[in-house]
Amino acid sequence: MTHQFPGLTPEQKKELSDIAQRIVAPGKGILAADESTGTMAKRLQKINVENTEENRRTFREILFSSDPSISNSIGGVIFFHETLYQKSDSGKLFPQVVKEKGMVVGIKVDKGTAGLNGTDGETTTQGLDGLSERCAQYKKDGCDFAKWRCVLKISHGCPSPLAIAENANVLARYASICQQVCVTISVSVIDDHFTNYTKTMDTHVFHLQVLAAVYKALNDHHVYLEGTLLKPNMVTAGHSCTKKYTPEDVAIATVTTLRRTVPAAVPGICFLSGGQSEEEASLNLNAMNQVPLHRPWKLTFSYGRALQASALAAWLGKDANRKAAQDAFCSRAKINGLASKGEYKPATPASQAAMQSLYTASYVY
Ligand SMILES: O=C(COP(=O)(O)O)[C@@H](O)[C@H](O)[C@H](O)COP(=O)(O)O
Repeated sequence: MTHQFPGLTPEQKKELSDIAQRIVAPGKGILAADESTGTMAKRLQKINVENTEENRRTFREILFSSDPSISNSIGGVIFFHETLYQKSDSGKLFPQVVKEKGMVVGIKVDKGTAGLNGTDGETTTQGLDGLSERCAQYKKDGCDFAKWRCVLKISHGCPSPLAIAENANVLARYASICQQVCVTISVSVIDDHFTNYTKTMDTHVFHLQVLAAVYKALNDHHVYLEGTLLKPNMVTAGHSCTKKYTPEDVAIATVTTLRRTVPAAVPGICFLSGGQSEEEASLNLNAMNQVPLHRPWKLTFSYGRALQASALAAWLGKDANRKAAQDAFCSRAKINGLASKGEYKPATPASQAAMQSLYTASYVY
């Protein structure tokens, strides 16, 4: 087929799909370490550590300088702009530290959400202006993949058709621009503020609508799906839902929804943890990789909170706790690596920190 406006060359396509496959190689997922300065303030406040540039650097140093075996379970790391240009204690730029361990470097490229007028607090995501130039620079600075997040709200009348159409289109514009240089990770967070959903499957209709619109838009914009990864949240019950669902329930609801919406050309689906406890996020992922349904893509993790909470709790801002923090991080990474193959068998009860819910009511993205 000849196109008036040619897309990617075969070489570009190969490079993109090779990178995507490396990130989601068997047993691997993503460390989402792209918390913005404001989000880091919330994380550090919990352990009474001041949110300074040096403290943010030190915590990232602890994660990135963990034992090299970390790359058996972490295929890629998402950076925030500031971190990309910070150095390790030994004076190496962080992207180099991560690459030397065999992990792929990624960067958050969106510029946050903005309200959609006339809606009930719904948003779109900004950052398309200058994106092509920023991506080219990030590529020069060592990044091989990029992340962009859209947030859809579940509430009475939400997500609205306008929010669904707008966010699908902006994700597709982002992916089509970014794909000229980097593998793209598209995130559609469905932010569950509505608490009256009493059954897990009640929320899955919204995931279906949003994901169907996202893949229609990605195809309309000629996005090369083999060079993309999807980062959605899992289909879970509303946070105030009193009925408790098992990991198997969550797994069936989520995998069924994804099978109906995400093309087989997409190499991997890397879930965010979205306020689940570390252990819950691991058990749910594990269950997804055990459901008796065909799964044409890898199902793995791109966790922020669910990979870092125990490490933060162990660190407490003290140098003496550095090793304990690294051990906690490596342990969660290993567990999630096993869960991405459906091989996690919890041997001992999880630690207090790992069981603690990481949910924040009305979380602002
Ligand atoms: O999607 C993500 C997963 O987070 P989570 O597992 O839900 O803690 C992360 O990449 C977040 O986007 C990250 O924590 C950045 O947060 P912001 O500062 O942009 O809100």
